[in-house]
Amino acid sequence: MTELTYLTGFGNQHSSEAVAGALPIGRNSPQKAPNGLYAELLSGSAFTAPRADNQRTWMYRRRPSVVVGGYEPLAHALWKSGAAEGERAPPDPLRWGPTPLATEGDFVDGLRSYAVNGEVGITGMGALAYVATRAMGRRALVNADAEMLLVPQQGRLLVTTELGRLEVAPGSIALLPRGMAFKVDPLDVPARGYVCENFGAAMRLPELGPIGSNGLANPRDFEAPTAWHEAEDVDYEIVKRYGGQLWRATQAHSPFNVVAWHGNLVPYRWDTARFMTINTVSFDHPDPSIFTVLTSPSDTPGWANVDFVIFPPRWMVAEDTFRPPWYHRNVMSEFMGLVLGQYDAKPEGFKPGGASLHNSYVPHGPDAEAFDKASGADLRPHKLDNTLAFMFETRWPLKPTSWALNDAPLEKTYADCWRDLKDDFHA
Ligand SMILES: O=C(O)Cc1cc(O)ccc1O
Ligand SMILES: [Fe+2]
Repeated sequence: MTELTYLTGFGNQHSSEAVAGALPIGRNSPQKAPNGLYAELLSGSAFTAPRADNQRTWMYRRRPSVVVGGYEPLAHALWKSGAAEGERAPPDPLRWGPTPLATEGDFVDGLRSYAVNGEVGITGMGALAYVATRAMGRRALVNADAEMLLVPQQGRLLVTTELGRLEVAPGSIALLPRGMAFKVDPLDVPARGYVCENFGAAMRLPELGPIGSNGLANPRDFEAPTAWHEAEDVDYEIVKRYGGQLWRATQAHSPFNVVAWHGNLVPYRWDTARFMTINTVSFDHPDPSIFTVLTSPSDTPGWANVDFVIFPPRWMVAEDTFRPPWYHRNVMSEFMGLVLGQYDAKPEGFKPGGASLHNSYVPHGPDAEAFDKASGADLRPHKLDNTLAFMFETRWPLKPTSWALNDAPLEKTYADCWRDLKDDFHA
């Protein structure tokens, strides 16, 4: 594959053309668009949204996306969206072993929901796993309900979107705007990872407050694709997520037919190694909000619809401090995955490719082994290396799905990891 090129900067007004002159200059909708192309606008926000939140992209394409056959329902057993499609929410901490790689199929076939909340297309999120053993080929997905955040765990992905292509390796993420056609093809098989379906406000970089004007995920490290279009007329199946269910239609041309575009509603890839991590240089374990990469705010300030948080390699230097996370109960719900290595609160039991859910108000914290180790550790500076965990944290309780509770590798004895925390009180 030829080396892909990227445009940098989160939220920028980008422009790109695969054919010189295909992008109209000075107006969006000339009487005749250049090169016989059709102009099409994709709006990700209300027309009148404040400038800072306004997202839209103009595409100049060989055919507009309205040229598509009628949609018919398409069954999908394991992709669930919205609290109503959850099974039940036990008050126990939940943990799953790695999602089995055995299933054959493409990215869409291989999606399965762990836990859901909110209302499809309006608010809340879904946490999913994917396993892909083959390319989507002439099949594209349009999720009109949600923005999608992909966290590859193993296997590089080639993500083709209407605006161009992104190569995304484990350690990096992809952010795909709601309503934009894309396909995900594994470059290594089997590929496995996680997805956050975000029904709320589009993900953005968090405010930095007293951190200042630099740090955490820096805007310039987000990479958008450059215009790319498929050369020929080929049959495509359009798989559409709409109103919480899947639909399919066929068309005699590729949806990846955008020759030029400009705008700020774009897909991104971002490398977690670029995260400028903040941690204490004195004492105490800071709140995990210092590790926020992206946030989808809700209507209540500070209470995210969903935060995407990473636990990257970092130095631990706190003095007179229990360094792993504290024991806690959180009104927010914490869905976690592990891309590689070990997570300090659960060094053995939490496996790469696995997941955990510490739901709203469910007590959790380091397992007994991690507690003993950290309580007696020599507190020299120590590098937590070769590790990448992440969290989708949401203000509403998550409801595990029937797959997660009945068919996924749910650990029946997870809570036993805290059983050996003994009463060591002495007066
Ligand atoms: O529970 C977890 O493992 C996630 C987490 C990490 C941390 O450093 C502080 C709080 C928190 O919920
Ligand atoms: Fe937690």
